[in-house]
Amino acid sequence: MVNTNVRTLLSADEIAARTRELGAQITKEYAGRRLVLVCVLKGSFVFTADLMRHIDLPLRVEFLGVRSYGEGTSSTGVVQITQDLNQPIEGDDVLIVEDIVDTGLTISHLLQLLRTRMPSSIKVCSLLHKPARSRVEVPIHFLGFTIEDKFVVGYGLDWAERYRNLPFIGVVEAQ
Ligand SMILES: O=P(O)(O)OC[C@H]1O[C@H](OP(=O)(O)OP(=O)(O)O)[C@H](O)[C@@H]1O
Ligand code: HPA
Repeated sequence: MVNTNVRTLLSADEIAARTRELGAQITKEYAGRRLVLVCVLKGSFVFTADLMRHIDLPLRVEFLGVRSYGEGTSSTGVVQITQDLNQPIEGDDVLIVEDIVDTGLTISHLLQLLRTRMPSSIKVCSLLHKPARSRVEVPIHFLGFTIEDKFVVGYGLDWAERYRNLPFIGVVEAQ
């Protein structure tokens, strides 16, 4: 079988249960507001697709492409926008949806960038947080799981563009 060298850290069932809880929390908090989910490509497309189906509110979804890892397992420190939003977010209640906050450099850059566009509010929802690697303090208002200092793959997260299609989150083991 392919991908047998990936040790499971969070199973598909654990992720689904937590995503359902986060959706309920977001539904409560954003009732009556102008919610716009900003899905940070590529990694967050799987999480966003699942999360949005547990948010029982009218909402918009926008996509923002960002890249700072390239082929390796550590941040280059340079956050490159590969695809900008194609709608204004002025006056909207923006929720940035990330798969992982690792060094925090990506989310910190995005918060700075999107604040200049005058949203009514801006918050962060991340499935994973890896505090051991943090280089900048960033607020995470809705968090799925805190994880150990390991490079993880699956459920949208890649290593050199591989493993995004795994239904769980795991750690690649040396063979
Ligand atoms: O907190 P940080 O250290 O900045 O890391 C987090 C970011 O890194 C990953 O994106 P990546 O640059 O790998 O692009 P990808 O989502 O297209 O894989 C991930 O999807 C986050 O956006
Ligand atoms: O642990 C990780 N895995 C995949 N992509 C990432 N981007 C930041 N950290 C990670």
